[in-house]
Amino acid sequence: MLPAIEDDIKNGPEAPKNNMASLTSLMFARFKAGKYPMALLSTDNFSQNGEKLEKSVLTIAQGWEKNGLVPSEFVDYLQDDKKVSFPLSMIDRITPNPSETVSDKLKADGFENYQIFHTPGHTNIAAFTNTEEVHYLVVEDDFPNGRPALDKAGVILTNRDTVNDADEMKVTTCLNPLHTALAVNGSLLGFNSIAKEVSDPDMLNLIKQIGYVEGLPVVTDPKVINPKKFIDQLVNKRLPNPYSPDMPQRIAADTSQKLSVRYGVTIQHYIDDPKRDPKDLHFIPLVLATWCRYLMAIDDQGKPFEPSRDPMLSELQPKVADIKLGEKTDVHAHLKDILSNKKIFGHDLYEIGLGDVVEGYFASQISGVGAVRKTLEDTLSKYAKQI
Ligand SMILES: NC(=O)c1ccc[n+]([C@@H]2O[C@H](COP(=O)([O-])OP(=O)(O)OC[C@H]3O[C@@H](n4cnc5c(N)ncnc54)[C@H](O)[C@@H]3O)[C@@H](O)[C@H]2O)c1
Ligand SMILES: O=P(O)(O)OC[C@@H](O)[C@@H](O)[C@H](O)[C@H](O)CO
Repeated sequence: MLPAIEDDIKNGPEAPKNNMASLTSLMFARFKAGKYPMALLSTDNFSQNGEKLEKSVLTIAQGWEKNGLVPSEFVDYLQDDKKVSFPLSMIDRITPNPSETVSDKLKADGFENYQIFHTPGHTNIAAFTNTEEVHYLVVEDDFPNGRPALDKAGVILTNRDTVNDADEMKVTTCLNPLHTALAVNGSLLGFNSIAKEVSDPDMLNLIKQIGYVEGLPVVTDPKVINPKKFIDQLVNKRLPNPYSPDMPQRIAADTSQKLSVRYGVTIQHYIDDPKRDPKDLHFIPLVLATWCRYLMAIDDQGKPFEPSRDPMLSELQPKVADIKLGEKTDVHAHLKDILSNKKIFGHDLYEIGLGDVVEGYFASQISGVGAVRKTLEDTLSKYAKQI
């Protein structure tokens, strides 16, 4: 548990400092006012987001109860699904960090409050948001206190399993894996715009292979959104949008925390299906190798770059720090601890026959300047299917 959370649990509902304790404290006020019903709807971008929110709120409340700071009835209230619900949701709208370009345009048009504030935690905050036209919000219809007519505003209200399928479709197959492929490749190949990156035929082909060829055949159709049409719209309209100021560097943040979700679930489907084998995959292992290459923080031209924030950088970067482009290297010795880490990939990649494949791509990518691009071209010409 983070020390900040331990402090919040020790200090009780009167003096919360962090988000989860603040939310739990507000719920305590609602409990004291009359045990009124409430839905706490998470719109975080990860699977089973409602469950994670519920666990977080309960961890704080149970900690307070243990310390004698709230009555046990408060914990009962939070666990009574007729009173308090934590619906699941799938949320989709590419929303880059507030961009200087947009800020400048707003200023030129005479808007006030066009400024962007940069926090010490490297978050950019502004009074405006730059986002895209397309958006999906799929929400579990479980609101103990009723709800506004969200469906009239385009929200898809449905049952828990359907939200889960829609979420898996988007986060583990049809959008976020393509995003991460663009993030690590783009950072190495010198792109700072997603729209420009997908105008590169190799990059576009790579994400199409991951989406249509490797992911789509194993996705569960949530029915409320058609997965193939969803990818069509993403690759033909959303990613190439020249007005979206999205950057590979934004998406590359916390990649170590995302790989097991964005690729591990698809890999698991290849393990579970007797007609498939993880070794049928070529482009997902290539992206995993590219991420290892990214950890070196040397771009494909041999120049250093600053990787995006990631809680595992300080642990992982030393493992590849002494590799020099073009020099003979024992790749297995460098990568074995990373590729066998189930927390990162959801699997020990050696156990499922992908460790050697990733090592092979990585060896090719460190063979010299320009080798990331060359490995991508070679892999596409060897394995890419016509789409
Ligand atoms: N940006 C998008 O395109 C997009 C789309 C759909 C969903 N989402 C989801 O929306 C949420 C916010 O995304 P964003 O793009 O605004 O990210 P961001 O990085 O701009 O903001 C994240 C915020 O969370 C705070 N934070 C991080 N760790 C925290 C912790 N342990 N406790 C409290 N606060 C913490 C950070 O300080 C920051 O203010 C995420 O869950 C993301 O997955 C984003
Ligand atoms: O928000 P993250 O950091 O989990 O992931 C970065 C992007 O892939 C993500 O924000 C997408 O833009 C979003 O999932 C689109 O709906």
